[in-house]
Amino acid sequence: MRLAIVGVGKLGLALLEGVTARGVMSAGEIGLLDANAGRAAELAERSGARVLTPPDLRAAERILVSVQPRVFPEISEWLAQENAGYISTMAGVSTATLTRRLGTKRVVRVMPNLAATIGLSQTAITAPREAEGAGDLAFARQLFGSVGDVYDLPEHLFNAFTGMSASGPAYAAVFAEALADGGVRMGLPRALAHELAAKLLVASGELLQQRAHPGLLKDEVASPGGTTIAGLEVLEAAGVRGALMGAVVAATRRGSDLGKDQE
Ligand SMILES: NC(=O)C1=CN([C@@H]2O[C@H](COP(=O)(O)OP(=O)(O)OC[C@H]3O[C@@H](n4cnc5c(N)ncnc54)[C@H](O)[C@@H]3O)[C@@H](O)[C@H]2O)C=CC1
Ligand SMILES: O=C(O)[C@@H]1CCC=N1
Repeated sequence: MRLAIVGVGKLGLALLEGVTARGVMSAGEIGLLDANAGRAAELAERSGARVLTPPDLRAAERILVSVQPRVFPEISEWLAQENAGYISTMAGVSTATLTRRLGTKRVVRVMPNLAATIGLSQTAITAPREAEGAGDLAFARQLFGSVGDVYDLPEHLFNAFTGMSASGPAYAAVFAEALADGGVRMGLPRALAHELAAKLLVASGELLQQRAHPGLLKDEVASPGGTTIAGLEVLEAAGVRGALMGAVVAATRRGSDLGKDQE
């Protein structure tokens, strides 16, 4: 078995679908292990992967750990296998903790985001030399390359990346929801307001990628004495920029605390 996925939740499933759709691996080479046995069985049935129990992990060349961080200490005893390489998506959990609990330096730490479900993840990746030498880093790069872009990042920046990019879709969702509420407040139908907000974020993302700095787009939209600058004034007075920066700071710190809890 080339890959065992432990924790086939939102991200585990995205990886299963990504690697099989891209032909990186066939479903027959993948095993699934989840505390929710019904979910594992259903996903195995649908994909052609097989359902695993902890003893089956002995046959796994590599193990993707994608459970919530608090679960990791409970399962690390049976997760630890002598000849496997590990890839962890768990927020905050350091390679030092992974190494200590799993008894190997063949650990790769990654931090994707929910856009992995549509092939547009931004995934940070880091690994010690031992994992690189054993081919685990290249393997993980290929795995996460099947669901989006992969960025090499020093480990000391992982929690910042988590607080900004991995949590980012939730910030964007709050922005979209509030914007739609504004539209509804001024009379737009709810369904239309939601559709406009989502498409606006997609189009604005495209526009931002064509510019060297986000401020350029803002300046192009805001006509002198016009409507947009009146709206922007309210955002500035409400401290929206500071609030977004503060959200990234708080999420980064939470990542660090989560990591300490699982040491
Ligand atoms: N959701 C997100 O946007 C992101 C999540 N992450 C990290 O990835 C990890 C997984 O996240 P999600 O997929 O969102 O979580 P999730 O909650 O959707 O999936 C976790 C899965 O683990 C299973 N599980 C729980 N206890 C288990 C056990 N003892 N043995 C085997 N399986 C067990 C659950 O049944 C569930 O299917 C987390 O550690 C999170 O910090 C990282 C980046 C983004
Ligand atoms: O909120 C969380 O803890 C996870 C990690 C980053 C995104 N979701």
